[in-house]
This record gives sequence, C-alpha cells and structure tokens, in this order.
Amino acid sequence: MNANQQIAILGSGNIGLSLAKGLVTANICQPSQVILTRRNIEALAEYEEQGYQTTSANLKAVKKADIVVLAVLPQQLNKLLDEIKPAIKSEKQLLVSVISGVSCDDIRRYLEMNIQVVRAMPNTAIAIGQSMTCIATDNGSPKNVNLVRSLFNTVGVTIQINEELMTSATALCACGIAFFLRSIRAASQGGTEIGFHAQDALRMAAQTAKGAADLLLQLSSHPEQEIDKVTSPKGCTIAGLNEMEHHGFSSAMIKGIKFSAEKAGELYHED
Ligand SMILES: NC(=O)C1=CN([C@@H]2O[C@H](COP(=O)(O)OP(=O)(O)OC[C@H]3O[C@@H](n4cnc5c(N)ncnc54)[C@H](O)[C@@H]3O)[C@@H](O)[C@H]2O)C=CC1
Ligand SMILES: O=C(O)[C@@H]1CCC=N1
Repeated sequence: MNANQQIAILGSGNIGLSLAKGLVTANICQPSQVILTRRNIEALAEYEEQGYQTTSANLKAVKKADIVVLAVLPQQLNKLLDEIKPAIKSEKQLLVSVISGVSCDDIRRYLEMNIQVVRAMPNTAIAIGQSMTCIATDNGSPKNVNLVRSLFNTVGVTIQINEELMTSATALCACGIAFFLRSIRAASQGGTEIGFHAQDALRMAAQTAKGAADLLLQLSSHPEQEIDKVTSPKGCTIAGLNEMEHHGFSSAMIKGIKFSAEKAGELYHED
C-alpha cells in the first residue's frame, strides 16, 4: 500500500484485528492507515493508543478507504451492507470479504451493485505472519486479485482457488488452526500423564508439531514418508500410532473437516 492509501476493517474482532496486526507488523502500512470499526469501540482502546483509527461509524470509514475489508459474522453482514451502501463507489473501493459462507455474488446482489469483490480466507496465524490464506473471486480484475494476494502474502502464504472451494478452504485452513491446536493440546495432556509438567508438555508438543509441519513444508515430502522414518520395527511409535488409529484418529479428523465444511456453507443462509 502506498502512504496515501487507507484500509478499513469493518468488524474488528478476532480475525479483523489479527489482519490489522499482521499488516502493520509486516510494514505494509502504518497503524494510522488502518481504520478499525466495531460497534463497541471501547474494546479497541489499546489499538487507538497504538495509532490505529478506531470508530463505530462504518459509513465514514468506507468513505475514507481505498480497500474495505468485511470482517463481521455472516449473520451480521446484511445490516452492515445496509449501513455502508451509500458510501460504496464501485470505481473507488475494492471490497475484500473474509466472511465464511458468503459468495461474491451474494454481496453484489445484496448491494445491487456491480462492484468487484475478492474473497480471502485467512486464519488467525495471520497475526504472526503465518496464515494460510485462500483467495477467490468471480469478477475481480487480475490487478485487484494480485493486490489482495500481495497484501496477504506479507502475512503468510496465499493460494488462489475456485470460489466453489471457499467453504472447503474455510474448514481445512481457517477452522484448521483450531483442529491442530486441539491435537497439540491433546498431545500435551498425554505428555503430562506420562510425567511432564503441563507447561513443559505443551511446549514440547508444540515444538514437535512445528517440526513435523516443517519436515513436510521444507522437504516437500509426504507425511507417510516421514512417518516411515520414525516407526522402528516392533517399536513404540508404530504401537502408539496403531492404537490411535484403532480409536479413529484419522477418521475423526476427516469427519470433523467434512462436517465443518458443510456447516461453513450454511452460515449465511441459515435462520
Ligand atoms: N476467527 C477466524 O479464525 C476466522 C474468521 N473468519 C470470518 O471472519 C468473520 C469474523 O469472524 P471473527 O473475527 O471470528 O468474529 P468476531 O465476532 O470476533 O468479530 C466480528 C466483529 O464484528 C463486530 N461487528 C458486528 N457487526 C458490526 C457492525 N455493524 N459494525 C462494526 N462492527 C461490527 C463485532 O462487534 C465483532 O467484534 C466471520 O465471518 C468468520 O466467518 C474467516 C477466517 C478465519
Ligand atoms: O468458526 C467460524 O465460523 C469461523 C470461520 C472460520 C474460522 N472461524
């Protein structure tokens, strides 16, 4: 972003604030170029002290912004769109939506406007520059898609996918943070039961998970290839692994991800 541009994040909750922190930490913009909105702006006091613009006035924020990020819950979106519609100029702003289960077309239809919309599905690791962000659009120009990708590339890794796969991307990557965290937590609980203090067990489990992920990412290898290197014949790894599989370890993860993807597809249109 150049120094004159401003980005408005409408709905500065968990993911909106993670995005703001990530962009500032990566030096993409100064806090003063980021307008954070939230209904209760007292919750943003610490951000205001750090130099971010904070307001509950979405309309004013949109008027000032070049890039508008929609970051409210799916069920809060229509009310927000009603509020900001008068300030949206298709030739001025780019709309970026991180909202699960809402298509680019849903947004255009609701606004009754032919504005470019690019969807981005980050995860909360964006706050530390480690997001896996999936990008999709049905009418964004290559220039705008590249702009959004370049923003999110500074706070992790991006991949462009077909929009139909965005609910799947939500389950695998955005919800995925919680799934992997729960498995690390479970490993640490096992570690405590076999003798480590809880704090040590958690650190040991987290670093082991990080090492496992990096083996795949840095060596471009397959999990089973790396697993084969750990499982000594008649050893304790294969014994533990098979015991986990007898209890449905892989199956639980697969079923959970499928269920999560189904739910992601229903979030906007339910109730
Ligand atoms: N939390 C996550 O890891 C991810 C969330 N998402 C999507 O991002 C969106 C937000 O999720 P979270 O940050 O988890 O929810 P959240 O509830 O933490 O944040 C939403 C924020 O929007 C604010 N808000 C609601 N209506 C508003 C309005 N009219 N004007 C201004 N602010 C308003 C709420 O006060 C709240 O702070 C959802 O659509 C979710 O599907 C996408 C990827 C990852
Ligand atoms: O749980 C949710 O609905 C949101 C979407 C992806 C991550 N959190």
